[in-house]
Amino acid sequence: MSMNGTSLNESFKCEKDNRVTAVVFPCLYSILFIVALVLNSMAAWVFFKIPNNSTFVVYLKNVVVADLLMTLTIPVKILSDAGVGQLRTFYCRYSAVLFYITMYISILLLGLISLDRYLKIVRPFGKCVLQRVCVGQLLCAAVWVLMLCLALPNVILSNKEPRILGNKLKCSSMKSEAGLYWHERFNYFCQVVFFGTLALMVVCYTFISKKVYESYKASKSKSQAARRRTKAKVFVVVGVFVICFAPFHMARVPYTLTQTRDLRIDCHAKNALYIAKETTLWLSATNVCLDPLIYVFLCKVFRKRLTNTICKATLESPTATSTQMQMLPINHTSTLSHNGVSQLPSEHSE
Ligand SMILES: Nc1ncnc2c1ncn2[C@@H]1O[C@H](COP(=O)(O)OP(=O)(O)O)[C@@H](O)[C@H]1O
Repeated sequence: MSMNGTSLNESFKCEKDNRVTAVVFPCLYSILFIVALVLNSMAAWVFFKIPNNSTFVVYLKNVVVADLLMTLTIPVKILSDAGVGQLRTFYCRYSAVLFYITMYISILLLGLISLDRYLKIVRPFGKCVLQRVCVGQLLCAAVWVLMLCLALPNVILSNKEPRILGNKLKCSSMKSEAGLYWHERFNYFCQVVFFGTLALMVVCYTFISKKVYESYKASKSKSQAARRRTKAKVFVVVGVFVICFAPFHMARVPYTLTQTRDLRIDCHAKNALYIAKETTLWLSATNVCLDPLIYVFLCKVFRKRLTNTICKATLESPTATSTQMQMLPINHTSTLSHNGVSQLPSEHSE
């Protein structure tokens, strides 16, 4: 049952418990913001120097852009959670929507990355249409346009006079009946996006790890360490995905129902769901710091560029002593020989 006037009032009597969210989350998000800004600015700087010569690079560049945008929404969340000024209205209407959009764009791109890695192993010479750079760019554009268009009603339909309850505004209180309807349905759609992408990843990485295992058996490699390292790399994407996003998607549906329906549950339970949603949302946001791990672990071009940039910066530094300069080529060679190991198809680096 959707909310009518009486049940809305009943629901609004239950004030949000902000003791945790107003103190703990601004601190947690502040740490996240600083780390994410540093890592993603560095990633963007390195990626700008890499040409779009594969779909993998195109997808990773789009992940960096989505992560940087999400990072920029974090200060608004921090200030809004801490109860600063009128920011809560701006947060509910624009900033939170952008935060969620970029999160689901990252999710879809991580799915496309898995599919791309799978195709790289099945068709190493890029004969499939999905492996063309222009198709990758089109797919990315489609992901951005789809998410932006579908989330637009969340902005437009948050058009009611905001009602402050206790010391915090509930974003759902700004929504009209149609706004609540769209908010709930769009959240179901996002659940499908998440679980669909997870299923795609499990299929792709099961196949990839099978291939990796077979290729090691065929080459009769004795190196247990290399095998373990490769397996670990293969599962970085799935690991990051599940740890960051799964808890939020468990908590989101019950919480959304407390926003849009007149559930007969007590205020204490509603507050518990709110805390669960906020905690797991923070965990999802940590993805902006973990994505750079994917670039370093899986993208050979990125790793090379990063090493070159660091080496160049060290060489150009006025404090670099002649001893350091003599040592650099040796370190650099060792990095390159490490990358040489990455030539194995099993490590599916590009
Ligand atoms: N998956 C989503 N995609 C886009 N916008 C969303 C999504 N989920 C929620 N929103 C929007 O973000 C804003 C904040 O939502 P929510 O986090 O549920 O509110 P609250 O902070 O009061 O718990 C709302 O305008 C809502 O419609």
